[in-house]
Amino acid sequence: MSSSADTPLFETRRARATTAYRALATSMFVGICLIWTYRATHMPEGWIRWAWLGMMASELWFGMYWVFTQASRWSPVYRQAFKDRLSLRYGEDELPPVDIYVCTADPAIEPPVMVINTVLSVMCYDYPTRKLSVYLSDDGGSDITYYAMLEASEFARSWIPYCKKYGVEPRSPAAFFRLSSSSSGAVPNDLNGGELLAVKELYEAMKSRIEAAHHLGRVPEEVLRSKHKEFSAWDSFVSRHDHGTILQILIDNTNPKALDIDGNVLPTLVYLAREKRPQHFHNFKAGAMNVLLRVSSGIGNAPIILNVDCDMYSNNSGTLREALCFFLDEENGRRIAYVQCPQVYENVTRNEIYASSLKAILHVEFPGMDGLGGVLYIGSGCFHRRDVLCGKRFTEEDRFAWQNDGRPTRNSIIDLDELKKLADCQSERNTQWGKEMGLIYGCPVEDVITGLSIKCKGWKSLYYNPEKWAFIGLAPITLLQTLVQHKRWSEGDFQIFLSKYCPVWYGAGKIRPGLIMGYLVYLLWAPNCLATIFYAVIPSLFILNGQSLFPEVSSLWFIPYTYVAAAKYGYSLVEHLQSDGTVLSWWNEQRIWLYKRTTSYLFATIDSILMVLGFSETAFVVSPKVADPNVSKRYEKDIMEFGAMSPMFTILTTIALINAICFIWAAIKASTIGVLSPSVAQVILSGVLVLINLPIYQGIIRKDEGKMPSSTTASSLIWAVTICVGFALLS
Ligand SMILES: O=c1ccn([C@@H]2O[C@H](COP(=O)(O)OP(=O)(O)O[C@H]3O[C@H](CO)[C@@H](O)[C@H](O)[C@H]3O)[C@@H](O)[C@H]2O)c(=O)[nH]1
Ligand SMILES: [Mn+2]
Repeated sequence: MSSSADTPLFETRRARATTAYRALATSMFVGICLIWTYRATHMPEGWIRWAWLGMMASELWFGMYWVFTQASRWSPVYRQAFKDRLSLRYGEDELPPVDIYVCTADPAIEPPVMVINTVLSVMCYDYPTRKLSVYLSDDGGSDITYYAMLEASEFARSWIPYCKKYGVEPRSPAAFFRLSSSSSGAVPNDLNGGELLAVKELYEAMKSRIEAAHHLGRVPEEVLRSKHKEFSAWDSFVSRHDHGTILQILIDNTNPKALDIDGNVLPTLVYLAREKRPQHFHNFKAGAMNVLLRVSSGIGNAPIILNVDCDMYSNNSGTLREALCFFLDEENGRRIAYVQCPQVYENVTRNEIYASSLKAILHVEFPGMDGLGGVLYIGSGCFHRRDVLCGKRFTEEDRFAWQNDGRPTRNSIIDLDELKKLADCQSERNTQWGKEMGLIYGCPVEDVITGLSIKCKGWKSLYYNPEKWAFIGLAPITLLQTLVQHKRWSEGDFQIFLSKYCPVWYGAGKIRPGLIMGYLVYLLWAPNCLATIFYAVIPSLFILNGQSLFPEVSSLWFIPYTYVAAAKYGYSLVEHLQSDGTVLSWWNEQRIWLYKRTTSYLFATIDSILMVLGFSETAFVVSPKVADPNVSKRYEKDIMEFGAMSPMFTILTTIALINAICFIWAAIKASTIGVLSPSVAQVILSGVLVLINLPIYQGIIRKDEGKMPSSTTASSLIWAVTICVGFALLS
């Protein structure tokens, strides 16, 4: 072993050239203060006053919110891991065991073939296989998914040695075969044609067997007969909401017979469907993770845990060793509770019509949060220290010393019946699980709330964004899916703000003020809806009665408005382009922010308040990972998908139509009197809103299945006209 001081296992680079940014931000803040001053000193008399106060409140909100977004732009850090140094310092025998959890919930929208591809990809990590255990938590309790796992455990015997022999990347068979058959040249050629063909045939045959079973909804007869004992676990199965615990060890790597075709040890592979009863609330993914934490403590009991969602396969077999560099670094690793990797998506188009990549967050804000003491825990793609996840507080003496931590290691015989009890509905009765232990319950973003509470116990977390993506998953591919997902996220975040975990009180004195501000950016996503809806509707409506809500172009007060808007959007464009975006994807992102703010966030705010008042319960709508071929085709052409009826679409269309009416009115007036009235800023604002809403107007006149439903158009039109006429008459 070499000395640790001169060869750290990871390095941290602080971003340079922030002075220019700081100057820009300071000047913007001055501009914002001037806007606030203008509103306060130019209060009009009469009826228009309420609108003026609303504008003032909105601008106060936007300004405050902008200030929060500055914390994570102040001093971002970037991390680099040195896995070669790790190998020099730790022999293969000295590396810690690792438990990997894969979560799935519904075979209909999370197809078993996709699930096992993710499972196979993490079984193939470049890591001693006798130290790896992979667990699938199946909240769908599906025998088809179990059957797919059986097939995967057999296929793994050929796939793992093939990957290791030829250095295959990525190690999700589906992703690899897709790349190797495309002409992109992303896959090296020295893969031995014959062997490649053979393993590909094995995969294709397995895939068609699983898909056939999936379509039939039935496990093949011959499998049922030969594996009768295993499938008898489904005998008492009533529905996926009502069944006992099913725990099966498909591969036990302490069993001398668990070998691949070359005679190497295989990683342990476990299937788990926790008990579900209709009368027992199961706490969604948080519940699944906590069951996994308990059950795995009797199997791999590894001190390091990785969790991925069933669609997020490992894209780099080296990531595991890289992540360990952070935990095992003697100098700087001991305070680290978790290492979060970004979530990137395989199915995004170049111009990203739904802006799924959240580029500014992953490339700018998360490195910034890391610099402030800890990135958010955002679920999939996160490595944890088991003891921290189980509730351990940080103490100055803390060391990551897994060899001598005194935990019992497993004797080779697993008592399945004992372990199964840990997955029963009653297993958490009168315990701290979901409160002080494991992932925290009661919040639709179990990850964010848990990560925050971990940091308030003295730990740090770290953001690892390697050049080669660590994990790749699937993003929603319709507008409604996107809006529903963001409703869940923003609702969960806002509930944290309203709960006892609100970082302003709960984090005070425990985490840095900058980190609290960084958190507020996300926790306050939802209430953004109020100011945004006001700004997107009221100034436009005032075009109709000719009253101005902004300073005139000739006034000096016009300058701060122009400056702040230009600097804000100019800078966000630069940030986006630097994060590998295009001008069009930036424009699309602005649109999606508007849509989320006027719909997802509105419903999230309402539901969160109802929840606090005790009128509604936490829900978790799982994002679909499969799509109708026609929907996919439109998605690939960047055509916005409406199709379904939803109150969210009614709101979007109503706002789009109000702005169209007001803008047309302004245009007619301008052509008769020759000036933009009542104020240039107001007409520009509604013009920009019309431009950004183009896909909605197209959706109204399109003819394909993904068009805006006619009934939505009709009701929105009635709303828009009523609001416009009503407003013009009343004022
Ligand atoms: O009752 C449930 C519901 C969901 N899941 C799993 O949780 C994961 C996340 O669900 P998904 O619908 O894909 O949500 P996303 O919004 O895409 O997920 C992001 O946001 C979630 C919090 O809202 C985190 O849990 C995820 O890790 C993070 O990737 C999936 O693997 C599901 O199978 C369960 O295991 N049990
Ligand atoms: Mn997902």
